[in-house]
Amino acid sequence: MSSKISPSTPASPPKKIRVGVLGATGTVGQRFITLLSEHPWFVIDSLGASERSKGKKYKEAVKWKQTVPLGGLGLGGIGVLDQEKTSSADLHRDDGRAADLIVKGCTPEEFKNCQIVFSGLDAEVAGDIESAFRSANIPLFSNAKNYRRDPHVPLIVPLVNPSHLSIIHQQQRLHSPPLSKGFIVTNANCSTTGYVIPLAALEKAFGPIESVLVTTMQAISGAGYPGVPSLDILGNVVPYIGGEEEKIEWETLKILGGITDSETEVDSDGTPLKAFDMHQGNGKPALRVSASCNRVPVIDGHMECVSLRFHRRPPPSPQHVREALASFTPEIQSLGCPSAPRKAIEVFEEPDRPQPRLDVKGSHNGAGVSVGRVRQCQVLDIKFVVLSDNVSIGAATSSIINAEYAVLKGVVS
Ligand SMILES: NC(=O)C1=CN([C@@H]2O[C@H](COP(=O)(O)OP(=O)(O)OC[C@H]3O[C@@H](n4cnc5c(N)ncnc54)[C@H](OP(=O)(O)O)[C@@H]3O)[C@@H](O)[C@H]2O)C=CC1
Ligand SMILES: N[C@@H](CC(=O)OP(=O)(O)O)C(=O)O
Repeated sequence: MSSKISPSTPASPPKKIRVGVLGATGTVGQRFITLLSEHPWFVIDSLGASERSKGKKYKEAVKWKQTVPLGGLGLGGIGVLDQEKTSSADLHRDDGRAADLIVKGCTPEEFKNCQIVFSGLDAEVAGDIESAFRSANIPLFSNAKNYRRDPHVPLIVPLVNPSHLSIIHQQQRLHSPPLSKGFIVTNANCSTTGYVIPLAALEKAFGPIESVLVTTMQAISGAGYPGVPSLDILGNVVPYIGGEEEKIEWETLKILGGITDSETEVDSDGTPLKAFDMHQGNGKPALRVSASCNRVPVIDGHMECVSLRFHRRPPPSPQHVREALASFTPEIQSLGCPSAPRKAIEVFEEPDRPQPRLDVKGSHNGAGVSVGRVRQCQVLDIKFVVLSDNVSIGAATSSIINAEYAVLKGVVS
């Protein structure tokens, strides 16, 4: 894989960086606020949402559903930038917090002080808004599905494929007019994110995986707020989430694949453009994925039952798989991204763990995943269950780590 972003680039401590959040009042937006309020580098400058919220104080616009009280945010960390002060010299520990910021609309002009913008926008509106931010040369890290399939936009699960960030140089060059700073980076679907982390660990240890069957049990918070009607989900399981199975099946290939020279697209000077190989490069077997998605009456935490077959024969034993999962160390940890989990994959030995209510935060504060029940599969090779916090590593935490990685790689300044 070619990359202008060297994996060996040393981390250097960044200065404070002004950030904005689009969709700040939503489920993902609220998690952004919670995490950013304690962030060592990022300082919240601007919050945006719909016309319903615009012009109100954040605390009046939002239906706050986080377990940390809104009024208590930022007290342990750097806090929020005072809206009246705009020069970088004024960045300081907060004396007015996110709760009191006035919610803005979602135009680049209203976020012009931000060096990075995070998006937790509804996919119905994310497309045009996010591309306007890119065109205005504002780096944008999105949770929405709109640009995940774009051939020049990286789809990054930070514990798996942060090096895909290298494609943004091409994204900037091909934009009309070419961009000096703006780009879009997307995260994956929350169910994709949860289960590709153990898949990546296993491919790293044992080589390519050939086929995967995944059955999800997805939390209600995955559908945003107010989400699934209580009469549909209480005491029930809904065996359908529109578009979800297709997203998991397709996104997995882009994330676990590499970047190669395109066979069809060339630059203006005739050199091949870079393209995602969809897990088919370098003699890898094509990976086949079949997903079945269910909504279950759980508030937070997507559980996924995974069965897989390795390319190599004989396959690794369940004990070797457990060891490979437990020792998986993603690049974001060694690079020093502050929001990287201390442990990427927590492996449970107890036969009835992990469970959403007990383990959704794990020992990794929702920034890693928990795996249990690793055992032999009589049809494929190995099966296990994985639990991930769909709003943290499945959404806001992934975006934040992606941005930290971009800062450490010198792509955002
Ligand atoms: N929830 C999850 O676990 C995950 C969600 N995602 C994706 O993240 C994104 C956000 O999801 P989630 O937080 O759950 O959704 P919510 O429905 O909870 O929040 C949506 C946000 O978008 C804002 N919004 C809606 N319409 C407009 C508009 N016309 N202009 C500007 N802002 C608007 C809302 O503002 P207002 O309050 O003013 O209406 C709100 O802040 C979606 O794209 C979703 O698919 C991805 C992974 C996981
Ligand atoms: N559809 C997911 C959450 C989500 O919004 O996914 P996406 O960003 O891929 O549309 C869920 O319901 O749990």
